[in-house]
Amino acid sequence: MNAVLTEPVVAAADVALRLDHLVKRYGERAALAGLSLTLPRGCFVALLGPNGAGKSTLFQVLTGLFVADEGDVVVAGEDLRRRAVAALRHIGVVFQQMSLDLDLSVERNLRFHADLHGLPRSLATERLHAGCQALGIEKDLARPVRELSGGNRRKVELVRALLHHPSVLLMDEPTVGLDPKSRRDLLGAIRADVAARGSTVLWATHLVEEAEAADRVVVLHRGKLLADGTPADVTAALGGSDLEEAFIRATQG
Ligand SMILES: Nc1ncnc2c1ncn2[C@@H]1O[C@H](COP(=O)(O)OP(=O)(O)OP(=O)(O)O)[C@@H](O)[C@H]1O
Repeated sequence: MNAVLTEPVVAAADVALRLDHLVKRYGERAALAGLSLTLPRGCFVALLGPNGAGKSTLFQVLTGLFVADEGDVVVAGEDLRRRAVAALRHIGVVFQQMSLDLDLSVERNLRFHADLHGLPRSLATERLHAGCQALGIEKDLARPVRELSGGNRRKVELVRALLHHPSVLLMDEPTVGLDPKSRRDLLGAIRADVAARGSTVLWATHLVEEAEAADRVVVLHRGKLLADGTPADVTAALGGSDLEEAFIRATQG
């Protein structure tokens, strides 16, 4: 089946992320099998895929942890293969596994990241306070991360991912284990960033209800693009009464 819809033409300056025939193999197995995708600026995109579809592998390539075997990635005009440092500056990420230092305070965790990105101290102070305030965790700035709930740790990770104002924000199943209020807070903060800065969010999930809230849904299956469009477009292209049925039919059949 090939339900990929015709992609709209996007002017180069308006492209946040472009993947061109990306291949990543583990031995004989291709976790990414020739993936091409263009995402414009200011877009909330759900990357929907079943277990093993290649979502985490894609994020590992996009964050420079792995180098793709074939193909190209361009982030905000910078080629990841040829200008890795410049390209990675435009990426923010919240990984599936928590990656904060539990023994350091929230503020120290955030400042460490700001220093890595060379943010002036006053600008870092301004952004980390504004970010924590927007997510209701400013009162926790001096506490060790270990004392925070899972939901608040996630919020700290989001503030950290946005500190350097990335063009592309990668979220790898960020709501796993969160209660509905924390999930809503996280989604609200990300939506606000897309609206305020024109960032582009690639939100990996296998929860169809999260994908339904996105501007655009990209369905990944066995390392390939299966469908791409609005939730309604993807449902129609894959065939089914709703997105969940269409997704299950296309990927588990
Ligand atoms: N380090 C590795 N060595 C060998 N195979 C791997 C490795 N990491 C992933 N794979 C394989 O690559 C494919 C894609 O895996 P990946 O973790 O990227 O999928 P995913 O969509 O993130 O899955 P999930 O939703 O379960 O997290 C799977 O077949 C997986 O078994």
